[in-house]
Parts: sequence; structure tokens; C-alpha cells
Amino acid sequence: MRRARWFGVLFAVVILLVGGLASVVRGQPESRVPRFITDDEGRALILHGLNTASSAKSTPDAMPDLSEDDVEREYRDMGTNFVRFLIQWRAVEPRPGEYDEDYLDKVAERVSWYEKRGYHVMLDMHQDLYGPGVTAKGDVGNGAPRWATETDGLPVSAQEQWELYYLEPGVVRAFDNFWGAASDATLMRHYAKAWGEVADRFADADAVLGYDLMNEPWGGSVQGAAFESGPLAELYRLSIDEIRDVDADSWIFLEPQAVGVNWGLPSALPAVDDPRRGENRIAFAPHLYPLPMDLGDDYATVKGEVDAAMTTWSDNVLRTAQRLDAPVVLGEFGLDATRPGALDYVESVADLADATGMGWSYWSNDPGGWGPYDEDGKASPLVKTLDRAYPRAVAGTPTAIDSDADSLTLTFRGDPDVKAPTEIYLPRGFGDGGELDCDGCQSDWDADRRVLSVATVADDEQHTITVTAK
Ligand SMILES: CN(C)c1ccc(C(=O)NC[C@H]2N[C@H](CO)[C@@H](O)[C@@H]2O)cc1
Repeated sequence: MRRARWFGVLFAVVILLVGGLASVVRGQPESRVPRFITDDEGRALILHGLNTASSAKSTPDAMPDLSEDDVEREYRDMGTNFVRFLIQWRAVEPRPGEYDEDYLDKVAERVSWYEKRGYHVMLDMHQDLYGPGVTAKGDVGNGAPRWATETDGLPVSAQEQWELYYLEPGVVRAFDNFWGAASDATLMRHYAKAWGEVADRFADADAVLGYDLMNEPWGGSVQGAAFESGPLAELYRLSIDEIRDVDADSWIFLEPQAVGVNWGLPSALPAVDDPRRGENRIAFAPHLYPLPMDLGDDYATVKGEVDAAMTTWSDNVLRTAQRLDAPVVLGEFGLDATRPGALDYVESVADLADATGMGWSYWSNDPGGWGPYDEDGKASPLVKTLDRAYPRAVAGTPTAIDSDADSLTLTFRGDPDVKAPTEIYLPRGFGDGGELDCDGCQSDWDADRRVLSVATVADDEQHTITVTAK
């Protein structure tokens, strides 16, 4: 096995041993999220979507390779209602203190494509390996502008496995200078103010649900609880303050550190105050990439280990969600969908999300083996796997969701204050397209949007509705 692989395995074993012990001694969490994101009508949202798009990491204008027709096709093919839309600090603030309104106009145009189709948009300030400035060619990192990238001339040597770039001296130093630059946190304050500019622009955009403050944070030479409860929590506080100065109501999504937590280890992210009036609107947005598959094995081969890792991951995510009193959106999960067992894995993750009340956005919609369409735009079998029945918006609190190709069962506690109907998306193949039957409810079928609207209940009792196709 290549040196890098051995390193990965060794790194993982140590992490898992430490983390595993921690999770074992921590007792059982709740089985579902403590809260839900709600829409303007007070309905609990179940978010299903895609990450759009990795291509934005490297395009000169930081725009994804996306047309409005692509958004229309996504809805028609998969009935999604959510998008994790990648934006880049380098494009928001190309020079210190100067913000590119043309870039934000382009983002707004794409947001409008989703808004027309009833989507909820999460803006993700995306980075991987800090930013293009960690190398002269700009071919390794994405996210931060060059003026905010201080490697102090330390080397970033070419790596066969991209993850190993995170250990390169120049990358570690760029992060260290960001997290600890001078005592007044100069670069972190720039980053937070960039969020303030984005929020000022989208505060009144109905489709923008909220802001994912940093993709897959990396602490450089500070790791684990010291990082998450230290500089990472401080960046989140600074960014929340800048956002709340201009936007009182959008949701703010916090990610844990990626390494270890993506695999299922517990996060030490502390609860962070939301200064808005009323309930806090802070959500938790972890990623899921089970280590056995990260190390190259197929789900068909390591299903047992991966299923166990998913259980540990879910338990630890729900513990953190309880600590933060936060809704949960699984911001990223994905794999090469052409590999043996891959679609079963995607289905398992979507079932886990139903069972726990999490939303999700699949990584990613970029053409190729991981995505729903190939380079020629031809739909892959992943489209059918992602096109699944789900309650998009619930007039109450969902307590159980169970769906398959022929039926959907939703149990929820009614909320008499919510007047808008519960909306259930049903895929084209649902029950082979037969006549719909909604047991326990009065409903109206919108064949164009493929949405069943279910009349609200006037009480706060537990209700179960089952939709089938006769
Ligand atoms: C060592 N560190 C810090 C590390 C290792 C591995 C990942 C990762 O696989 N991430 C999963 C996917 N997420 C990004 C986009 O957010 C994709 O490029 C990765 O495939 C992240 C960080």
C-alpha cells in the first residue's frame, strides 16, 4: 500500500480509537433532531438537494457551470427543494475591504433560478486547502483570496492524495496565520465582514434560507476541541455578529472540523449565541464521508463497517445538535456512484436522514461519476436514487418519515397555528403512477410539480398519514 495510504490508515486508526472511546463513554443521544428549520408559514422543512457546484472552486468568476435549464432539469428529475450553493471569499472580497457587487449580482441571478422553482438556497462560503494562493499556480486550494494567504514561503509539495496537502507546511501556515494572525484577528475579521456584505445583499431574498459559514474548517496546527472551541467558535461569533447587523432572520449553519468528524468522531463545537430577537436560528451542518470508503473501499465490500460508522456518526451528530439545540442539514455526502454498492449507500444515507429528521445535500451535481449526470448530460442511475418521496414542508413537527417506491408514511404532531398545507413530493415512478390514495388526510395533487398538498389538522395531536398509489 502506498506510503500515503499507510499514513491515512494510521491517522485514522489513532483518531478512531480516541474518538471511539469518547463516544462510547457518552451515553445514548436522542434518536431525532431537536428542532426543525421552518418556513415563513411555520412549516417544518425537510430539505433534499445537491451541492452546486465544485466547478465554482476554479472558474475565474467563481460561478458554477450551471444554466437555468439545469435547475429546471434537476427539479423535473429529482424533485429537490434545496441547494447548497458554493460561493468564494476570493470573489466576494478580491482586494482587502473591497467587495465585488458584480459577483454578488451573478450569485443573485442564480438564486433567482432556484427561487422561481420554490427552492431554499444555502450559501456556502466554500474553501478547500485554504485558497489558490497556497501555490504559485493556484491549482491546489480554493476559497480565500491571495491577499489573505500568508504561507510565509513555506513549501507545498505535490501530493498524490489531495487530502495530504492539508499537512503541507505552507498550507498549515496559511491556516495558522488566518486563525491567529496578529492579536486582533485581522484576517478573521475580514472574513466575517465579507459575510456581512453577503448577508446585506441577500437578507431580503426569499429563497436564501441561510449561510454556511465555512466549508470543512481545518485548524492547521491547532486541532480537535482546542480548534473547535477556540478559533473556530471565535470566527463563527465574529461572522454571526456581522450577519446579524444586517440580517435578523436568515439561518446560520455551523460546520464542525472536517477531519475525523466527517468519519463519525464527535465534534466539540460549543453552542454559539445568536443575538437575534426570538428563537436562535443556528443550525448544525456536518458532512458524512465514512473512512473505509474514504480509503478507497466500495460500499459493497465494507458495508458492515460503513453502516457501523454511520450509526456512530449519527449518534455523535445528534449529540452535538442537542448541545447546540440546532436543526441539522447534512451538507455533504457522496461518492463515485458508479462503484459497486454505491446507490445502496446513497439510499442508506437518505433513509438515515428520514429516520433522524436531517435535511441533506448530495455532493455534488458536477458532471461525472459522482454526479447525477455524465459529461454528455446523460442521467445516471443516481437520479432515480435521489428522486424519492419526501414531505417537503410539514404543518407541525415530523416525528417519523418512512418511504419506499410505493408508499410514504408521515407521522407528525399537528400545529393549529400553521395554516399552510403539508406538502409531499412524489417521484414520477411512485407506485407505478397509479391513482393516489392518501389515508388519513384530505389532499390535492399538483401533477406539474408532483406535490401532494395535505390539509392541515386543527390540533396538536399526533397524526399519521400514508400515501400510496393504487
Ligand atoms: C485532512 N482534511 C482536513 C480533510 C480530509 C478529507 C476531507 C474530505 O474528504 N472532504 C470530503 C469532500 N468535501 C470536499 C468539498 O467540501 C470535497 O472536495 C471532498 O471530496 C476534507 C478535509
